[in-house]
Amino acid sequence: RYTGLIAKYRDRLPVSDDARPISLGEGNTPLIRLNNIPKDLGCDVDLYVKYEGLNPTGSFKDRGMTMAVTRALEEGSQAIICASTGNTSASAAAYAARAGMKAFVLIPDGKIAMGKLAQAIMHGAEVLQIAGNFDAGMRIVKDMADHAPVTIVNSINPYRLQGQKTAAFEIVEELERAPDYHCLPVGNAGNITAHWIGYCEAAGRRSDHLTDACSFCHGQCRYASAIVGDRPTMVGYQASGSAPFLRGEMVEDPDTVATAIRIGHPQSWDYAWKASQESGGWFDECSDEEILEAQRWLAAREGVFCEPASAASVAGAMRDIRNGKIPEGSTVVCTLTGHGLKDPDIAIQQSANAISTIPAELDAVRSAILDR
Ligand SMILES: Cc1ncc(COP(=O)(O)O)c(/C=C/C(=O)C(=O)O)c1O
Repeated sequence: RYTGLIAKYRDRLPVSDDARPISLGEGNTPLIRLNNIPKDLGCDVDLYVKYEGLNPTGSFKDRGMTMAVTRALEEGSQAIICASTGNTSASAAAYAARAGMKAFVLIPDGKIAMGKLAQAIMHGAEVLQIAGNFDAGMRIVKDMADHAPVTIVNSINPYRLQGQKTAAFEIVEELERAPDYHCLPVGNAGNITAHWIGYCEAAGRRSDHLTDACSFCHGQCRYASAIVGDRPTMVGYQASGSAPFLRGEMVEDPDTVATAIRIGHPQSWDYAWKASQESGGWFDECSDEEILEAQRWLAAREGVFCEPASAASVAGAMRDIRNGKIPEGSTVVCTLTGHGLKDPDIAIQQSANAISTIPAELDAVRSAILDR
């Protein structure tokens, strides 16, 4: 029986043998091979999506939260805190509830998807809506740690990265090789960093520059004997209105419909650049329109519903496959970081004309169907 990531990868995670894992059965998410979109593109690529929306709270954050909360509990912490664009707060609230701990979450006023807010509220977190954006919240949270007995569970907490690296383990186990390209949406840049750490470990190699990421765990990271010898090219996509990696500097007023990645001051800036450089990768940007089009396409052509930020990975990959930057014959994995149900408002706004209001009569339905 699958009982979560710490149980499965205990020997490859910095967690003590007697730690009681706080788990909701996170991880072990589907790696879905796309059939129709490559045909629509007219390109011969093996294109997969890692559907992280099927984690317990509907995003990849659960991978990191099981580690961060398990460690916080083990260290005697009674409360956790995070700034969040939504998914971190949802996950922190759930895992804190599971652990019997308090969760304080700082969210940007008016810029959080309803599903995520519902989760934080229902799991009993103290929801602090700040008159500012994620970056403002992040600054406050980093100061708070010196003024209150709370553990920060944002991805500056290295145990978050250690938990999130397991997605790379699952991918190489399933493909029996590393993909040629791994594409992700990038906000705070913890996830692209974590994937690179995971791929390095799966290849039996310590990342040349990322060792300090692991030294956070006092070098306790266990390096697996090489499962695969290769590592992917890491490609990060940002929303154009919130793309510090493309601007080469922090962005003061990030804005995008993909509110999950509406982040102008990525906390893992240095690590993400190292992962990109070490892997021979790149960053690129996608417009909100490209992001929403990819979100619709994934749902309508492949049956996979992800939230807007997640679709940036496929929007960017499709463009780079079309323009040949990702060559024919490549094996490509795109991480879909969150479930589409997180942000129902944007989904419904997109497809207002998909709804016909008709009389509750057989004839009306029959003609509606025959008209199609
Ligand atoms: C759906 C979704 N897709 C991509 C990202 C970007 O990952 P990182 O580059 O590791 O930050 C996030 C991040 C969200 C938060 O940072 C938060 O919840 O506070 C996300 O929720």
